[in-house]
Amino acid sequence: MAWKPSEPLMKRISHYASFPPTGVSLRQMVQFGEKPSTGTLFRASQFLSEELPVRLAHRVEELNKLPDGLGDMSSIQKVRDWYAQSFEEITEMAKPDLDKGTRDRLLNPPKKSNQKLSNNVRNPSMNKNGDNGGGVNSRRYFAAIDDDNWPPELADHNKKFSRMLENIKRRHDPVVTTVAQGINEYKRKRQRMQIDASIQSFLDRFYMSRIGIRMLIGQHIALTTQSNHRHPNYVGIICTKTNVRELAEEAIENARFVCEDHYGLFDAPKVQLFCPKDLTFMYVPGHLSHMLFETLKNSLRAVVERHGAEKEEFPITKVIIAEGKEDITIKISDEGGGIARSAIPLVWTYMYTTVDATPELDPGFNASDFKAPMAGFGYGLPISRLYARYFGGDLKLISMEGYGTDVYLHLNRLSSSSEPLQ
Ligand SMILES: Nc1ncnc2c1ncn2[C@@H]1O[C@H](COP(=O)(O)OP(=O)(O)OP(=O)(O)O)[C@@H](O)[C@H]1O
Repeated sequence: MAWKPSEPLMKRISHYASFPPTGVSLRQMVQFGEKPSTGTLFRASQFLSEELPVRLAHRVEELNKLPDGLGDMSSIQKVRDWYAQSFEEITEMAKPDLDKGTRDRLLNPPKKSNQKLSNNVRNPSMNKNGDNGGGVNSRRYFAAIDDDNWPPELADHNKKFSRMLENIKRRHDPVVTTVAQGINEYKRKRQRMQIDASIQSFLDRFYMSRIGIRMLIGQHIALTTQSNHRHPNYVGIICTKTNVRELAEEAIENARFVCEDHYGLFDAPKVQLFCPKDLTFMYVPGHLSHMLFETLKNSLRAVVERHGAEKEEFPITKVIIAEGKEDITIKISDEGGGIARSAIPLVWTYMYTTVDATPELDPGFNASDFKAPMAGFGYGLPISRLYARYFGGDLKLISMEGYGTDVYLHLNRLSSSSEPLQ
């Protein structure tokens, strides 16, 4: 029998959903995790044991109030139950029994080791009225406590907490695919070709929130497991010296490989990379790889389909990377024939694709994410744009129908903007 939330649990969820989430910036995550002592990790777990339930509760509430019967789809209910179950696990985890001295040290760490975190700025992707959660609230996200010699209960609790988060993260792996199934189910039942604006904005909010939740969870697990053997340039999953050229080269290679495989080509269309030497900045390499791979795959597909798979030579796609004070911008220019102006708004909608046969998502489909071979779900662009916006960047697309497309990936290098939360 699948797990179902009880009445009292749903009441508790409603209560938590009345609190706003707290946005954290990339910079703060790095300051927090620079020297994760047992005390620091414990305080991080205290922060997360409040913050994650708040974020999960908002999603449960929203999944319960979806328009036009979307919430009745069985896949959507399944996802809602995962969120509620994870909420329950975190809020019901037993707290360690600590002596007064330890409690005092955790509450009032010595001044020198309890540095204040830098302030957040509003994330540019938030609308004017949106609460970016970066104000007074963010003080709850404390800085590190350097000193050591903590009682063993603390380290034990940290391990248990991190293991619980690993379980939760695994439970939520299939969320994107399962929600996509729910949308498919809905489109079939309601005989809709496209989703309307309210569902589109729900999906944007929902997936953006998922990126944030997974960022906090992934960061905490990595900090806990890395505390003994830390890679010099890494704080959790954040790389303080993300090498843009290396990631771009890797993404080009992967996209070309997938393209050769898909179209049975001996040699995929070439990609030329222009990137300043030794360009590094603070970012999550996994996010950047994802965005680069998705956009490059789109360009290669467009080039092959425009010029024909039987061609021996294709026009070269250019990747140009520029370093500004505020942004690092990556432009991907292809000669794949572009997109009609009327179709531009559609490329940002979920489930829009010009692939004829969208790969079937059968009910047992359990992949952790869309590791789509070439294309077909219509999630590549909208999800990549959320990743870009999550840390204050953006993804834009300008096309010349009949010639090609330029995709601009702006990455904010100031790293002080708060997560865009709603
Ligand atoms: N560089 C491009 N040139 C021409 N058309 C493009 C380009 N990039 C995207 N498109 C169009 O936008 C559509 C949506 O792209 P998107 O990346 O969101 O989904 P997809 O590639 O179809 O599927 P997937 O979810 O596997 O990425 C594509 O199907 C294609 O028609």
